[in-house]
Amino acid sequence: MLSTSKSTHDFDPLDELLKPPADETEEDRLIRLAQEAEARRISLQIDESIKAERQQQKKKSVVRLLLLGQSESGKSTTLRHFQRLYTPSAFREERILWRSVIQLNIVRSVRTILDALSNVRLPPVDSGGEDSDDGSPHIPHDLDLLKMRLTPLRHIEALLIAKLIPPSEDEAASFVATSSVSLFQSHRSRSTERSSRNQEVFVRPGATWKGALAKTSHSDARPTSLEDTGITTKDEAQEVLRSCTNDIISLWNDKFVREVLRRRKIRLEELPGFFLNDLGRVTALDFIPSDDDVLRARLKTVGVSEYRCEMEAAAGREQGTEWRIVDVGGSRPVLATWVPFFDDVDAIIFLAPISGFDQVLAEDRSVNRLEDSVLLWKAVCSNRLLANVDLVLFLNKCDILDAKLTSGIRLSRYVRSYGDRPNDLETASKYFRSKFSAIHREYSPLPRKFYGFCTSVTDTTTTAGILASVRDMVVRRHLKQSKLL
Ligand SMILES: Nc1nc2c(ncn2[C@@H]2O[C@H](COP(=O)(O)OP(=O)(O)OP(=O)(O)O)[C@@H](O)[C@H]2O)c(=O)[nH]1
Ligand SMILES: [Mg+2]
Repeated sequence: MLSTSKSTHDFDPLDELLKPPADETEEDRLIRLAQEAEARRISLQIDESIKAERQQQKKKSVVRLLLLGQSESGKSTTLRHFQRLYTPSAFREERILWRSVIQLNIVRSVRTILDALSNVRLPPVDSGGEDSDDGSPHIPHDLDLLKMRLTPLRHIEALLIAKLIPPSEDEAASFVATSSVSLFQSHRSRSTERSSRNQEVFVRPGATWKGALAKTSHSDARPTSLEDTGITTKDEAQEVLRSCTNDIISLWNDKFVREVLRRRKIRLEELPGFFLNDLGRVTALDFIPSDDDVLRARLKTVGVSEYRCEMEAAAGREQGTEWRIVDVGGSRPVLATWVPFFDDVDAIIFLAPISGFDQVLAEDRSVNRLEDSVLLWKAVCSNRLLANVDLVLFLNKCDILDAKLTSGIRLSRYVRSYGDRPNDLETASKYFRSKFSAIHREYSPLPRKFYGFCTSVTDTTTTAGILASVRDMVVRRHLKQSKLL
């Protein structure tokens, strides 16, 4: 027998409920269809807006921060601080890679001393410098011997440069070759003859050089993480440095050398990448750089690159927020290089190394460093593209400023308007803060709040607190602009 009813499988109670009434008129049918179409439209609209909101949320969790300032102002050091605080395990893993940079910094410090000793034209000093027949002083004999024993450092220097700058960095070489000081070329072609003080090893910011080093680290059977501490390395540079340690210490502590440096106004301790007071520790074969060592190491940045970090769990409540921090090499001419990065930026940290009041730029020795920072600050404050961007000012290298003032260097000799104010850190930093704040007020196209900090970004403790304030400020403002707060 044939059944006319639906099987239980086919029965859908919802269909039953939604199906049009059996006696539906044509007019009712049209109204019903119109209502159903409208309901579908609204549902689609809701889906779309949920999707858009999700995308917006994704976009909102990216914070863009730009680091600006002249060369050696501390931009890359500040970036390393961010890495240390917010991606601590990645930072720890990479510490060993900085050992080569520290080795090169030591070699460079020795070269600075040896360069200062060459062509010494000084009256005899207590430690034994004697006039030769032609009236120019002799370098004491023991120093001459020391110099000879330190010859292997030349080989180490070349080795380290080759290690830090892989051949693929030719592009960086051509960039520098066109700039006012041809650093790279001078390494390659005239490295042994020229004064080393202006010659710096540079890298593009970001991971390229670390990648290259990590590879050589493996092939050298060197440790790449802290878990491997305590091993004896096959690191040639470290071994040579170890064997030269006592000679370098003798050179650095030599009274004649100190006198030459003093007369030449070379304050080696205040130059970037100074490790001569830590030689026993940093040349140990199982040396792994500490956080402080990484922050003190000097590696010049050329070009511009974006560093991305996602807050790790240990970093606290902003876990998952992506920070994009742009580190810009600070060699002149800089402003034109910076402008493309002004778009879409949430905040700028501008570093002005106020200890540079008595120094000139390495790349243009006719320009005073402080004056250069002030001009750059004016340009950044008055830039219309940045009218709505928060500017955070770091009056950096306060520790060096303090050391200079304490040693008797008078600020008013270099900054006339400082007048007869007390020659101490507190007064000087207040003075600079008010000057930079006045420029900010006067030159900003629209009124905005001034955030100014006196910093020593190589100091982990104080900088951590300052960066936490900056981070909170940036995130708060970012969320406010995204209307999440
Ligand atoms: N004593 C001291 N040294 C600092 C301070 N800030 C940075 N330095 C050191 O100065 C050197 C230069 O700092 P970097 O962070 O490399 O400077 P930068 O602005 O990135 O320079 P470029 O890459 O040339 O643009 C490094 O050796 C730092 O360790 C500071 O506040 N005090
Ligand atoms: Mg840098």
